[in-house]
Amino acid sequence: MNIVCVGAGSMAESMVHGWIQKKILKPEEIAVTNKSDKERLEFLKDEYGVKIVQEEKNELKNADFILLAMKPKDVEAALTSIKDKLSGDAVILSVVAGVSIQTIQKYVGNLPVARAMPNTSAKIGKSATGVAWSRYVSTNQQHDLRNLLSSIGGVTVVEESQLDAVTAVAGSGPAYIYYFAEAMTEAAIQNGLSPGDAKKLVRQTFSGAADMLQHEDFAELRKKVTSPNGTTAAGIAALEKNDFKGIVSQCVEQAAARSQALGREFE
Ligand SMILES: NC(=O)C1=CN([C@@H]2O[C@H](COP(=O)(O)OP(=O)(O)OC[C@H]3O[C@@H](n4cnc5c(N)ncnc54)[C@H](O)[C@@H]3O)[C@@H](O)[C@H]2O)C=CC1
Ligand SMILES: O=C(O)[C@@H]1CCC=N1
Repeated sequence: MNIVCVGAGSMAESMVHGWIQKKILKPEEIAVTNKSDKERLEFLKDEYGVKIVQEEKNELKNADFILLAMKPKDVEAALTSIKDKLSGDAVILSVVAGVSIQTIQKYVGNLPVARAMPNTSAKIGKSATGVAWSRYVSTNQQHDLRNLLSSIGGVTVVEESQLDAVTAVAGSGPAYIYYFAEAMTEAAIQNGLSPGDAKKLVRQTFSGAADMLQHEDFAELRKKVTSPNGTTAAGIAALEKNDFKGIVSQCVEQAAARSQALGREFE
């Protein structure tokens, strides 16, 4: 299987790392290209043994999959520059936030297109990835797509219309968790812990809780920590008084709305 990564930033690197580490692809089956940063491509070649797409872009002709991994504003230029080199059998796998299958097909015609929304935990094989595909994607190609994506974490197949919600929850989600960790660390320091101890305790608390979440119901886990009239109840009461769930709901709603707006902006 041959893959060309068009866009060679952090998301493309996370995926390349997963594919090679899990032996889904050999380094020589992967080629990378970007807008103009040659040094970045040389780095990826040295680090992972992947190929660099050459001037004539012949690598595109033999590609089974084309990973699109650039910012939404760059999709039009990127697709316009490669469309004449694509074979009719290649699947375009886009991880670009917001930009629809229909918009991608506007530039490349009726090629099979899949849209995935991974997150940066792909780097350690723990992405939560949502994926949707067009009707031109064959059953075999769907199978290959699941394989490619499961090498970087868990995969959930959704309708394309649900990808804005997937983006708001899973694509952006790690940043909310990091923000919460920052806030807990600052609060720990304000309550008398040293910065080093605060960070160590927060890291381990998040890590342990994330592991526990894999095995039990979320609300049940919370209830087990919360003694009647105890410390956790006092802490949660402060969250409830400040409408924590309402804040999280707004956060996800705004992120999903932004994903939709990006789609409209670049359609
Ligand atoms: N970073 C994240 O957490 C996630 C990002 N995404 C999506 O992945 C996409 C890429 O994000 P990052 O890797 O973080 O961005 P990045 O800024 O690290 O990389 C973007 C890459 O696109 C290349 N590029 C720009 N214009 C190009 C063109 N005309 N032709 C070829 N390559 C071109 C750049 O040279 C660069 O290599 C974005 O659309 C983003 O919405 C999706 C899920 C999570
Ligand atoms: O913030 C963004 O637009 C991208 C999409 C999901 C995560 N990062």
